[in-house]
Amino acid sequence: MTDILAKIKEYKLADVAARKAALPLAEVEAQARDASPVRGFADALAGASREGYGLIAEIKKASPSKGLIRADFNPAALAQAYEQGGATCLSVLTDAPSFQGDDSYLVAARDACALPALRKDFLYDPWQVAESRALGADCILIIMASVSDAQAQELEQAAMDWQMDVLIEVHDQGELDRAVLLRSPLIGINNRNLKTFEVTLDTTRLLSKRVPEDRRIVCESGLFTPADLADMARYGARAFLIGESLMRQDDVASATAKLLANPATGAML
Ligand SMILES: O=C(O)c1ccccc1NCC(=O)[C@H](O)[C@H](O)COP(=O)(O)O
Repeated sequence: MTDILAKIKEYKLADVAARKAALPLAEVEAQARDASPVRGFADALAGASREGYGLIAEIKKASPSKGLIRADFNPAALAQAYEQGGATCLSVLTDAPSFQGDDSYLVAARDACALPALRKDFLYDPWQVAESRALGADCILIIMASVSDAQAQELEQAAMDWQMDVLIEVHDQGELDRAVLLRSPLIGINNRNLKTFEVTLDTTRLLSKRVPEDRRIVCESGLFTPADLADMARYGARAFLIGESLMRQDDVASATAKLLANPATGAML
C-alpha cells in the first residue's frame, strides 16, 4: 500500500527548501504584505451556510487516485463558472507532481472572480504560509495526518498573523482529537482514505458526531449529487469541498447551480 502523504511530504520538503533558498523569508513576507487584501473565507462559508449550503468548489486538473480529471483546463474560466453557479469559495490545487497544479492557477482563478480562495497544497513551514498569502490565498490547509501538533500550531499561528483562515483536515478520531486543540473553526472531514484512496461518506457519518458545536464541519471528497449533500447535511455538514464531480462537467456553472439547488432543511440525526 502506498502512503501517498509520506511520498508527497518527502518531495515537498525538498521543494520548500529550494524555494526558501531562492526567496528568503523577509522577501516572501514583503510580497505577502503587497498582496491583494484577504477575503474572509470562513465568514463567507458561515453566511452561505445560514441560508443553504456553503460550497468550496475545487479547481483540480488531476489527482493521484484518478489521474487526469479535466484536460480542458482554464483556471480563470473555471473560477468564473463556479462563481456564476453559486459557489461560496474556491479551492485551488497548486501541487504539481501529484495534482498537475501550479501556483499560477491560484493567482489566475482568484483574480478572475470575487470568491475567497483556499490554497490546496501540503504545508509544513510558515514560509509556505507567507508564500500562500503572496499568491493571494485567503485560507490554507493543515492536514493533521501530515504534521505534528507543534507544526500544526505553528502553521495556524502564521495564518492568523496574516489574517488568513485555516481549514483543518482530519480522517479519523485521533486526528480530530488533535484538530480541536487548535483554534480554527473549520474542520474538514475528508472522506478519502489517503492510504487506500477508498472514499466513503461513512467517515463523515462517524466523525461528525464528535465535532464540537463551536466548530464548522466541511465535508470533503466523494460528493457527486444533491442527495449526497442532503445526506451529509443530516450529519451536521452545511459546507462541502467538491472537486472531481464538478471538474468532469462540460457546463460547470450549470452543474454547480444544480448541485446547490434545494438544500436540506431537515433535522440533524
Ligand atoms: O484526490 C486525491 O486523489 C488525493 C490524493 C491524495 C491526497 C489528497 C487528495 N485529494 C485532495 C482532496 O482533498 C480532494 O481534492 C478534495 O477533497 C475534493 O475531492 P473530490 O470531490 O473527491 O475530488
